[in-house]
Amino acid sequence: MRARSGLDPGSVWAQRLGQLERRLRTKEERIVVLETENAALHLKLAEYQGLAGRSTNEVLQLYSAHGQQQKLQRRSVVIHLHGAIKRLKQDLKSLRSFALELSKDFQRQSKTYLYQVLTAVQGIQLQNEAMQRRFLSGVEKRKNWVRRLFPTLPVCWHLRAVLLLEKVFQIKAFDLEQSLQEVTERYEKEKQKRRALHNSLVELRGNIRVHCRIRPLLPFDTAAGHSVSQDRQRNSSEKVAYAADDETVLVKCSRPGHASINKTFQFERVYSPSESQDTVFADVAPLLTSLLDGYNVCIMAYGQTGSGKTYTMLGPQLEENFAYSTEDASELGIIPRATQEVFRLISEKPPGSYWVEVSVVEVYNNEIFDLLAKDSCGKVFGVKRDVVTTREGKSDVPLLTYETVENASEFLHLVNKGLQLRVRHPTLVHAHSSRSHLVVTLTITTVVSGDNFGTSWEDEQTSQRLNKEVSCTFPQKMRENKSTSSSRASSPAQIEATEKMKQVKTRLQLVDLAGSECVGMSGVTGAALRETSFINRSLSALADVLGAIAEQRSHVPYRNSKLTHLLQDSVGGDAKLLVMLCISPDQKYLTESMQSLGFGTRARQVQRGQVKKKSFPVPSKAK
Ligand SMILES: Nc1ncnc2c1ncn2[C@@H]1O[C@H](COP(=O)(O)OP(=O)(O)OP(=O)(O)O)[C@@H](O)[C@H]1O
Repeated sequence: MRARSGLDPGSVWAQRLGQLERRLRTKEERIVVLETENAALHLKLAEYQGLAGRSTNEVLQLYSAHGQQQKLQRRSVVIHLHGAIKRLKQDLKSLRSFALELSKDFQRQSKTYLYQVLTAVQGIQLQNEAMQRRFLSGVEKRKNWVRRLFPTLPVCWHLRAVLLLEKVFQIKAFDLEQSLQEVTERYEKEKQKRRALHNSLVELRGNIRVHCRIRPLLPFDTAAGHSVSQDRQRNSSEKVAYAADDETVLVKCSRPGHASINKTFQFERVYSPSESQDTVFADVAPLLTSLLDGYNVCIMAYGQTGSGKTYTMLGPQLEENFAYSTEDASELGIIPRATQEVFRLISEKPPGSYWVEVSVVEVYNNEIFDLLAKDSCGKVFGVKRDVVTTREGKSDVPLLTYETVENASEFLHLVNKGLQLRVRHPTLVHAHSSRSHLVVTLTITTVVSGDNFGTSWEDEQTSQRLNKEVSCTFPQKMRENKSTSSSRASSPAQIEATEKMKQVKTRLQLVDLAGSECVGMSGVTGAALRETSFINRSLSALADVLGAIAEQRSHVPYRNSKLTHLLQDSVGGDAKLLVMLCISPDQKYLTESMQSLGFGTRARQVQRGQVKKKSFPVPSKAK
């Protein structure tokens, strides 16, 4: 090999080895450099990891600080809200006590005023009497005096001088009479102011208004056979209940062998026997304005059998068919008058925006009967229905007949037809005693288009525009379709209408309760006795419901009777409720009258909270 290349193989290998050693050294150096770089990178990595760790901690700290801050903020908001609620409650409490104080103050003041006025009136009357006495004796004295002073004066001049003095006294008497009139006027004004304040207090508290009507003594009070109870039997009637003034009933309670005690009961209004149906209705009419303003209203007559409930609610009955007489308009009761008034008020509104439906129901022996339901021939006959509670917690009578009426006479015609089916039965107390509770309901639907809901509807121009819209879009068939039922909400006409319009329904319930009665007095037996027991039970269920509301119990036993279940919404605070207590003035019915007066007094104490107004749709202005 050396011979061919001329090189020593040992030196070639040495060279090769040297080369490899150099390359190895270079590599080793490179490794050292890379290791150094690696170490430096490791250091940097550790540094960044440290930094990242610190940042995470910081972030966590920040998170927890933020959470705490949020918690603190929430807590402070909650504390703030709690404080605000507490303050509001306190404000409400003080407002209530202020209102109570105000009413007490007002009652005190009115009592003082009343006392002052009465003393003034009495004083003036006494003065008048004394003056008259003095005047008469004075005339004589003056005549003598004139005679003595002017003995020479002719006798005809004596009289002239006396007449002159008389004139002076007449002027004085006239002055006194005028001041009496002024005082009386002031008293009347104060009374009106007090009544207005009392009414607003009643509104605020949601109190039940109670009016009491004392009927006159009637021939049947003394008629033989009308009093059967041995100890109560009297040949002549004796009046024991009086209207002391227009807010006070005075009852003379006497028992044989005991001194008589006078008891007084205060109500929002007390009617004496001489007060007419006109006067009674005049006090009820403002509630009907509320009805069209969006409040539900319920007027209910309560009292002993024969005390004048049906007379007050409907008017005098016709003997032959139990309908009520419409011949003498001045004798009409609250139900026909209220309907006339509702239609009068509606006639002042834009035409077509309201419509009225009627239902007539009687609660007899704890069963509900639809008095407007018709058979296949179109004849009305009472069909049994049931009362249920809807998902919203309201009471409803499924399949109940509602008839659309367009004027008061249509309504009267319908109600009279229904009334002929009402159960009556002669008792010893009352020859045409109603044996069922009658509930006449007027549902008023207000139709307005637009999306905005407000609380009033007064803008005349928009009302007129609305009127056009309503008459264009409100299907005629809806009004032509006279007979409907509570399931009518799904009728195609209604669906079509509700898409374009809003409807608000308000309800006027007019209730003629069956009379509470003492079995001994009414002398009922058999089926009539069963009726009496149902009547008395349902009336005591009504008293229980009022008691539960008054005591603000969590459970109100509406379902204990069909009557209370049916009237649940009105009695429970959904409506302005007026109880018209009817009482007989006769001694014979003293126990029953006292029971009714007690019921009225308890009803007055019920505070149901302010009655809510249904919000009326207000048309949107810009379209
Ligand atoms: N204020 C009044 N003026 C004149 N008559 C009256 C008055 N109140 C009632 N009456 C008469 O008294 C009688 C009994 O009245 P009404 O039928 O209204 O009693 P009621 O309370 O409805 O009795 P019931 O509960 O038994 O049906 C009737 O003949 C009625 O005309």
